[in-house]
Amino acid sequence: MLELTDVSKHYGGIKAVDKVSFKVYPNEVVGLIGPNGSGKTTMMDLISGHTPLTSGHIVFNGQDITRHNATKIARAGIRRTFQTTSLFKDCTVLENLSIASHLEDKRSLFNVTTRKQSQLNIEHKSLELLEFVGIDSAYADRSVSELSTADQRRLMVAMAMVGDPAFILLDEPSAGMIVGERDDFQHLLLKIKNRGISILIVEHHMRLLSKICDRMVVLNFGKVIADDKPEIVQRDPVVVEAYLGRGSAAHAHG
Ligand SMILES: Nc1ncnc2c1ncn2[C@@H]1O[C@H](COP(=O)(O)OP(=O)(O)OP(=O)(O)O)[C@@H](O)[C@H]1O
Repeated sequence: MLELTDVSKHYGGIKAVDKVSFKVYPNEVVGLIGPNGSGKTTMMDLISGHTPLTSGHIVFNGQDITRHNATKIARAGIRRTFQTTSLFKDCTVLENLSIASHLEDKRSLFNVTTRKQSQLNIEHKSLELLEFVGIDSAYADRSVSELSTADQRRLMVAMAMVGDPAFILLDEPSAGMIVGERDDFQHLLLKIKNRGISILIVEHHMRLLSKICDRMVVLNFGKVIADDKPEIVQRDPVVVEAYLGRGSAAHAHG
């Protein structure tokens, strides 16, 4: 489904991502892990088209998307979450979803005859999405700033799901959640997988990852040092050494 071949990103002399190759198969959940500064965020930016590659190739569903910009990649069916700071905090929950929907379907913004119908459809779909991600519909017309951190994270996921993507990239989606919230969130991620959506997730919480991932790809200094099932990766001496060597154990955030 997604195939990366020798993908590199250099910033001057820094090889943030260095000849990375891996695949994500349909309906797979893959964790992208590694110590701080190992290239995870850069990798997400490259796949989603927010940063151009220095070299290499990315193919999605048979289509070469290497030189596509972020909008074109989103249209091809790859969406991502950002940090919660990218939410419009003074707007309502529904308004945030509506903005994401209008960006998805620009015709609904500019074509007056379809705008009204589109708005109704968007509202209907947005309410469905809210229910799917587990945000109480009572919050639909409340300001985003009234949501808990966990619900803001769920809203980010809902926004990434607008337009029924085939693939979503999640960047530290459980950051700021407490243990019980993280367990509930884990169920949401499995529900997304059960919808047939593939997921590439950057996340520090190993316990969450090992419960939801089919596979983990480990980066260190921009290179892939392991690509295997979670239970194998977590016992891999090269992986353990990479984390310990940078002073943050792989199990530190369990
Ligand atoms: N815009 C940039 N300009 C210069 N160097 C950059 C830039 N973006 C990232 N880097 C460097 O590339 C390397 C990889 O950074 P990146 O943020 O992708 O790592 P990460 O694994 O996501 O780290 P963290 O876990 O701390 O978020 C780091 O050495 C970083 O300093």
